[in-house]
Amino acid sequence: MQAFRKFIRYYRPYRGLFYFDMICALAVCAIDLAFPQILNLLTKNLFLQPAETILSALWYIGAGLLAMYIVRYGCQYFITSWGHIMGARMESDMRQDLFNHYQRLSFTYYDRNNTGEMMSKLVSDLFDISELAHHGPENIVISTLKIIGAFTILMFMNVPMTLLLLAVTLIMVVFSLGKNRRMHRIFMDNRRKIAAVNARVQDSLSGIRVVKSFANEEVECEKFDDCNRSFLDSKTDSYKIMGSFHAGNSFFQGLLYTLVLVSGGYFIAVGRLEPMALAIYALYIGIFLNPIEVLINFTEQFQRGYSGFKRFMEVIQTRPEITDSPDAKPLAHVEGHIVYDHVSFRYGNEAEVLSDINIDITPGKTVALVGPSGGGKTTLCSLLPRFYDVTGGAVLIDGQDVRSVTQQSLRSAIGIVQQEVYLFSGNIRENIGYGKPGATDEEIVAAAKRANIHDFIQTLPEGYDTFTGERGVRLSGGQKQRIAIARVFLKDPKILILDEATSALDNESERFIQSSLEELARGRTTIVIAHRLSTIRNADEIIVITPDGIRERGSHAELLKRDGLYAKYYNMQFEGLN
Ligand SMILES: Nc1ncnc2c1ncn2[C@@H]1O[C@H](COP(=O)(O)OP(=O)(O)OP(=O)(O)O)[C@@H](O)[C@H]1O
Repeated sequence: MQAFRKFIRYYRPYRGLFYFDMICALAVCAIDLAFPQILNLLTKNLFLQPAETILSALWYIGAGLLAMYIVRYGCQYFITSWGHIMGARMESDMRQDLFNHYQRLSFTYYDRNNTGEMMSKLVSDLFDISELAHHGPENIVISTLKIIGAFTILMFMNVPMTLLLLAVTLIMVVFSLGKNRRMHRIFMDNRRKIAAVNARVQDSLSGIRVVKSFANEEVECEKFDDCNRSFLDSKTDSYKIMGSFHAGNSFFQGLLYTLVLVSGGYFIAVGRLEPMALAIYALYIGIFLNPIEVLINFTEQFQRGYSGFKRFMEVIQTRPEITDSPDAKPLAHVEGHIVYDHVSFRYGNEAEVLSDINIDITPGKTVALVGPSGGGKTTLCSLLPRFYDVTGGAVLIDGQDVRSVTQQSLRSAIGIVQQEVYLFSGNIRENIGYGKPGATDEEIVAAAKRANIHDFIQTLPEGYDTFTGERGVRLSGGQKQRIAIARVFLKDPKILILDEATSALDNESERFIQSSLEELARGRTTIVIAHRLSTIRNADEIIVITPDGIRERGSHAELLKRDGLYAKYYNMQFEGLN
């Protein structure tokens, strides 16, 4: 019921359109019901008059009917065009709400959900909802009115024949609903199977480099063949059921007309029915049966649209886990003093990843995190911009708990350079400018120069207008890194997180980028996660994190002297280089 109320809310901005659509639908319904009655009246009255009277009246009748059908044309045009436009506008509102909500949801939601599914909610589910929004009220109201109207008229014309008609119609409805339920099941199966085909294509094409490197093209083709065949089987089943549904319905309609003809013939023979009345009766049977068929088909549309809406509501009602507290204040005049105060953290109900971590970084200093894979270095960094909230203790910036300040101001104060750089579809200027909305061209070029990428951009035929992203120019890992660094230069935050920023690069690119990063880190509080220990020798403090917690901490020289885990890692890498 709550979902239904929420659904109705989307009609509100288009109330005018909705009411007018309903009026038009009512007009169409009235005109359709009126025609056989007009015919009835004419045959019973006018057409029995002398030829002259008929001929002089025909002009008026023709003009009246034409006017009626012009009105019907206008109404039908409005229903088909503006009714659909109303549905499309509601769909667009829902899509915008859903997209806005996706933007607000926290990392935990994205950890648990699949991008493909989220996309399908934005596209196919919402299309089903819009179809329901437009056709639903119209189908229910108009079809119900037509059924009641036609049935009443039929009853007035001949009660026993209409009761017989009703009995056969009920059997037909039971038959159709049964088939419809099976069709629904098979359509759901079709959807699952086509989703599997899509997933296979996406998986195989996204991983095409891996497929080719293992020469596994045949294996991929076989896997695709399996799901492609399975989809074909499912479609074959659905067409068989559709065949029996439509053929069955046509048979029942044929049966109805046969019964009406036979019983009508009987009533004519015994003098209880005029031959012309039987013809008009047959016309009303069409008007009576058509909305029944519409309603039966509508059950399928309703199920699809309503389940789509429920899925939509599930997302809309998911509250972001990370929200601003009601009295959150902006983090202003950031100095960059970072404190991890007895911090503990676990993902969901899993085992604790971090426990009782204490770190104090004075403004402008650099702390390096090192340690084995899975030790929790990335997790520790994610707690600073509140990608996740601590489960124990607190993270403080300039003495303020990060949970007590607005996320917008908090994240504006922090710049992150990650190993995996994501470039949006757009040109290089826009990708660097992402760091500071509204940045001037001069600022963008200055940032690119400081990130050592300006000269390279100048060598591209289209310079800063070169398109990047999936269908754009292919940039090397190092070039992408430098664009990411330029973004952060432009953002100019007081705090910096460098997450394994140079570990995927060769020595030459690394040295090049290292100098940009050192320049970037100047005057900013910096946390670096590094696998190449040579790059963090100058860090003010090096912290060795293992799954058991902080094992060692101190300067490079102190840790080497201690001859513990850090010294072991360092010597291993040093030997590796020689
Ligand atoms: N989103 C997540 N949901 C659940 N568990 C996670 C998630 N991210 C990381 N983990 C787990 O938390 C632990 C710490 O991971 P984290 O990525 O912080 O380690 P790391 O030291 O940065 O590792 P690496 O050096 O390999 O990047 C690991 O056991 C990992 O499996």
